[in-house]
Amino acid sequence: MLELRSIDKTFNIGTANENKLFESFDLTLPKGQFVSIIGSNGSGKSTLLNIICGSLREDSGEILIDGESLKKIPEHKRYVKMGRVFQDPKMGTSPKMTILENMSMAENKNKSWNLLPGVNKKKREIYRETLRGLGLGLEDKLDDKVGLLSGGQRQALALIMATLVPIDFLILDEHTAALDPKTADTVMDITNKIVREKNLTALMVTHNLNYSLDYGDRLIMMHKGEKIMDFAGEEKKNLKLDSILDKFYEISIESGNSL
Ligand SMILES: Nc1ncnc2c1ncn2[C@@H]1O[C@H](COP(=O)(O)OP(=O)(O)OP(=O)(O)O)[C@@H](O)[C@H]1O
Repeated sequence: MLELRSIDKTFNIGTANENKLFESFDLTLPKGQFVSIIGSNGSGKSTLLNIICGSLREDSGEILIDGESLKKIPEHKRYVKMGRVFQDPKMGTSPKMTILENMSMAENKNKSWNLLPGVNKKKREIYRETLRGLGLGLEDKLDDKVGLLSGGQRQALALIMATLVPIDFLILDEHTAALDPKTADTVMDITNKIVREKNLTALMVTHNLNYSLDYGDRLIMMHKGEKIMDFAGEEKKNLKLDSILDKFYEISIESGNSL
């Protein structure tokens, strides 16, 4: 279980640009829950993910995993249990290395470089099988440089790489936003399959309202650092686009964005 208790975060404290984003922000994610987060621009979605991963520090409050505080755990150590996929497909993979080398690197992310094992034939077959499951033909490109892949292929590989070691949490930061609609749908299906098969606790920030409805078991809408909608279980299942669209439209206008 992941818990955020009473998180405060203010940017640019003491300046003319002071921006109090989170005040006593609470969030509890039970194990295996797949949560979609939508919201207005600047509502704090990315900041929330950054605080959980440790790339940004909260001013006060506590983050706990299974009751243990992450206060003293730096970002790189949090990634032992967490995988993260970013909006830019280039972020999660290394373009000059082959698919095989990228996967091997991902699988050994918690080991030091001088202890890395070579990729033997058996491992190659395991990687090939894992890639076959994506249905993108990547299993025949193991020795191709990742820089040659399309954005969608690269994002699917980033997902595989983020979940190659046994993690508990998957953090998805608008990971389909840079893809064309058809490829985004494919990557979403792959995401769902991985989250469910591995029983991951997943937090997905998305600007795609349909994805927030079609996938996951909880939907949170954020505005100005607060959860203004939070539906789970049957309530979430029965949600219709119309019932979130009006609210989304209202907060988007309030934040100065058009839809
Ligand atoms: N490192 C930072 N320094 C100063 N202000 C920041 C920083 N990171 C975020 N902010 C501010 O915090 C607020 C929330 O930003 P955040 O990126 O979390 O919003 P978001 O909901 O992810 O927005 P979007 O949908 O546009 O990506 C914004 O006002 C932003 O300017």
